[in-house]
Amino acid sequence: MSEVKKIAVISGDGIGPEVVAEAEKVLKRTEELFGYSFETEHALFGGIAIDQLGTPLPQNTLDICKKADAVLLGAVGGPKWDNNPSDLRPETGLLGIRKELGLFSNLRPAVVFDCLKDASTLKPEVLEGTDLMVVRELTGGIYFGEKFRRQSPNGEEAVDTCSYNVMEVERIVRQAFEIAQKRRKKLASVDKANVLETSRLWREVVNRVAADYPDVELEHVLVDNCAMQLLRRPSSFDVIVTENMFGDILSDEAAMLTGSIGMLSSASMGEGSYGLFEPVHGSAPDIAGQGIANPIATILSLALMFRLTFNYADAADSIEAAVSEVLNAGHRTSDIAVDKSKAISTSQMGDLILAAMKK
Ligand SMILES: NC(=O)C1=CN([C@@H]2O[C@H](COP(=O)(O)OP(=O)(O)OC[C@H]3O[C@@H](n4cnc5c(N)ncnc54)[C@H](O)[C@@H]3O)[C@@H](O)[C@H]2O)C=CC1
Ligand SMILES: CC(C)CC(=O)C(=O)O
Ligand SMILES: [Mg+2]
Repeated sequence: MSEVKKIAVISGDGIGPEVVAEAEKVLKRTEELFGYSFETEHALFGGIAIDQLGTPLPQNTLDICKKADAVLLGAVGGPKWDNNPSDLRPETGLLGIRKELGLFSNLRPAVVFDCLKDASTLKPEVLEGTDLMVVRELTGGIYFGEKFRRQSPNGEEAVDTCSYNVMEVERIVRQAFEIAQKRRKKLASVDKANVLETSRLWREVVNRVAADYPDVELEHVLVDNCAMQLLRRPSSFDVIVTENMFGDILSDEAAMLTGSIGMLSSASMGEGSYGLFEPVHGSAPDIAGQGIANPIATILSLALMFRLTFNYADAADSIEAAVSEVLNAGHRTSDIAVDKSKAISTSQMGDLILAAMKK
């Protein structure tokens, strides 16, 4: 019997509990198939924690996450809580948990499954071979900068500040170079260095660090151009490294190359193997409670956990192969279905994936 691994499970709000339930079924199947042992502990976070405990990020939740080897998260937020400004302050909510757990690096792979090319609005020949990884800085930049309101001669004024220091840029850029070395050895660093001082510092650091990775081909791309090139030549990208807000936006854009944001997994990492694994999407209040959300992003996030935290490549391979097999067989949740009348439910998709898993 292998060592018991502890996983903190945070279902969250909206479709969070629906998609996490499917990932937990896959976790159980992994134990049966591979003999690995997991101990899960559930914790409250987000809107549900505000309702039950009066705060989005209770200390007990943080303690459970810190005691665990990894965290599996669904999604948090929704219209009921989104106007509560304290939820979006860096010390609370999603930003707070990332900072508290030291997760400065958010890896967001976007892989186009051949059989899903029909679910994208782009032409199949443009999508051909698309397999990219957005490496997004996660605990700095404008989301974490000082924010305030003040009076101006033209009425109330709102201020968000963006700052980055060399250490924050260097650690994420080094990770991105190292990831590129293990992939197709191409790195696109995305910034807005023609305008922003933080981007000028970013570019200086990237150019200096690049000398340590001569085998990686580096290009600098301005973020507005990158948004366009992602749709024009997606397959030419391998690894994209960028700051927090640009990465947030570009990875949602990359989701549409894959057909749906319901397909995009992510890993939030620090220096070691500890990580928080969650789908890129949010709580999708528009479809919550209907049992129609796509659970693949969350299930693939679990596969990322197996690969990056536990080094269980066999289990990760098995999940990824099962997802391919199920999609190749034509099964679709409604977000990726061309014929919506044939779409299957969240739990049917989960059941098909675990049935397709092989040792
Ligand atoms: N990591 C997290 O927990 C995140 C939370 N949020 C929060 O989620 C709430 C909703 O945000 P939105 O801007 O609507 O973004 P969203 O990602 O929740 O939804 C955007 C669109 O994608 C669809 N969608 C998302 N996930 C899907 C899935 N698995 N299957 C099928 N369709 C899916 C939704 O139905 C919606 O039409 C907000 O409160 C926001 O703050 C947003 C992004 C990340
Ligand atoms: C609070 C936001 C930064 C969440 C989000 O959109 C994300 O991390 O993708
Ligand atoms: Mg986002």
